[in-house]
Amino acid sequence: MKLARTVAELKAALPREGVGFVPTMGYLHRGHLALVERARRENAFVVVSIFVNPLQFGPGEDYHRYPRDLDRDAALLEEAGVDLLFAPEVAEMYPKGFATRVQVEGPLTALWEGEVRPGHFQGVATVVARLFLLVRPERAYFGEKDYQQLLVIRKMVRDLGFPLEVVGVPTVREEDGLALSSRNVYLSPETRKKASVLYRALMAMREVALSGGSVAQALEAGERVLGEVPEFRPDYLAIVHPDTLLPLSRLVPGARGLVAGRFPEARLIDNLEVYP
Ligand SMILES: Nc1ncnc2c1ncn2[C@@H]1O[C@H](COP(=O)(O)OP(=O)(O)OP(=O)(O)O)[C@@H](O)[C@H]1O
Ligand SMILES: CC(C)(CO)[C@@H](O)C(=O)[O-]
Ligand code: BAL
Repeated sequence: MKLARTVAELKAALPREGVGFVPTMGYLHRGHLALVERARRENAFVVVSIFVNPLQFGPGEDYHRYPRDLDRDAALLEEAGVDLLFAPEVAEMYPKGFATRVQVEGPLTALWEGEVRPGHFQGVATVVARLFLLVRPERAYFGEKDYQQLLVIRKMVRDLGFPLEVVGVPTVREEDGLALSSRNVYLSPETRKKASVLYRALMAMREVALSGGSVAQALEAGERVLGEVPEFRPDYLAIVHPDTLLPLSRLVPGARGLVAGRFPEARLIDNLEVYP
């Protein structure tokens, strides 16, 4: 595996075609590796980026303490058969005077994560657009764990005509259902035991929906589960249309449950198809 720390090194190491790309913020886990495995199956050459993107963090958020371990990540990616790791410094991605932002407008970025983290999706769209132009992949891989992010990227790619396919990869979970996330390392052992509450709330909504219940009944069931863990302060629990993310009043195929909120040590998000 080659390591590129600069745009020039990246350009020198890229093949002309056949690139599959997995953008990440590092501190890798099995969720990231599922994206890498899928990319390896479908592409001749796999590029992974590791870049903790300051543009997508708000003022009070965890940019500075976000977990970082490039040596460990590089070893994992080497073992996973990745061809090229791009790990730039901030000044390389955003040289002095960099002033451009990419903004996907509308409910897709205004709702849910966009409401709790103003500016977040502009930061994500800006860095991903810049990475796409540098790496020029044929396919790019994103986790369904960040379902809203996946839809925002799909929309940006369609609107701007990036010549690539966006591939969504199912969420990898711990045995108790907790979605793998780099931020899980923030959790104390006590909180870790309770953190599956997001998944359990989504599953409760799914059970009600599958047995003929209404959206309101499914939401009640989810809220009841969340209520059992007072340490978890929900930002939102919703059942939404899988393409628009608008709240549903009646279930439609593919309806998606979304949940996010804070434990004392960390903010977690999750989602699940609640009505196939
Ligand atoms: N459990 C998971 N299953 C599948 N994909 C995942 C999972 N966790 C993260 N990903 C995907 O990996 C890519 C990189 O994500 P990122 O580096 O932010 O990791 P993360 O674990 O989501 O970190 P964070 O704690 O910041 O949410 C994204 O496309 C993300 O959706
Ligand atoms: C897509 C991404 C790498 C952009 O910084 C990030 O939002 C992430 O890791 O999900
Ligand atoms: N995985 C999503 C990136 C973020 O929370 O900033």
